[in-house]
Amino acid sequence: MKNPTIKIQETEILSDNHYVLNKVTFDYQKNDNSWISHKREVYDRGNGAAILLYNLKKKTVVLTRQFRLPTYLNGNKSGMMIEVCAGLLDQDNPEQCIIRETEEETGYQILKVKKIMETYTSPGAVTEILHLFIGEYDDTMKISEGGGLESEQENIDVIEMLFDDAYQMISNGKINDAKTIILLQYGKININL
Ligand SMILES: Nc1nc2c(ncn2[C@@H]2O[C@H](COP(=O)(O)OP(=O)(O)O[C@H]3O[C@H](CO)[C@@H](O)[C@H](O)[C@@H]3O)[C@@H](O)[C@H]2O)c(=O)[nH]1
Ligand SMILES: [Mg+2]
Repeated sequence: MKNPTIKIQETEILSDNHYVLNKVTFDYQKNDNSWISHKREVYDRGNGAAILLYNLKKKTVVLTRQFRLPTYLNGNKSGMMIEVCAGLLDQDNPEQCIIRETEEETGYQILKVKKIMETYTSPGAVTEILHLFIGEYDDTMKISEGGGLESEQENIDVIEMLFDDAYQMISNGKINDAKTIILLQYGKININL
C-alpha cells in the first residue's frame, strides 16, 4: 500500500537529455499530523545489475577497469575505477541483463547466476535499485575479449586476480566502488575463495 503520509503534488522535468532529472514537490505528514511541503531533485537513470564473477578452483575473481567521469570530477585523479561487471537494465530482466553484460564487458559466457540482494545505491538523490548477483566462471566460458560495446564507445579492461588481492584493495583504497565492496565482502563471508 502507498504511504498515506506522502502526497506527490508536482513533478517537473529539469533535464531529460540522456536520463531524467526531476524536481518533485510533495507533502509530507509529520508525527504531530501537520503537513509540510518539500521539493527534492531526483535523478532517474533506471535500475541496474552487478555481479561478482568468481572461480573456486583458482580462487580468482574477474573485475573491470574503466574511466568514470563523475569520480574524476570528484577527487579520483586518474578517473579509473575497478569495479565488478555491471550494467543498466534495458528492456530485459535483471538476470538476463547481467548475463548479457558479463559477456559484453568480460567476454565470459556464463549460464547460471544467483541473485543475492537488492540495494538502493544513493537513496537521497537517485531512484536506482541495483540487483546484485554472484556467478561462477571458468576458462572454457571465455568466448571473446570483452571490453564493452563498440557502439556505446565503452573501453573496459578485464582484470582477473586472486580474490585475496582484490579484497586487500578495499583496505588500501584501490577499490572504492560501493557495489564492488559489497560483493567482495559477500564473497569473503559466504564463498570459500
Ligand atoms: N551518450 C551518453 N551515454 C551515456 C551517458 N551516461 C551513460 N552513458 C553510457 O551508457 C552506457 C551504460 O553502460 P552500462 O554498462 O549499461 O552501465 P554502467 O555505467 O556500467 O552501470 C553500472 O554502474 C553504474 C555506476 O556504478 C551503476 O549506477 C549502474 O547501476 C550499474 O551498476 C555506457 O556506455 C555509458 O558510457 C550520457 O549521459 N550520455
Ligand atoms: Mg557497465
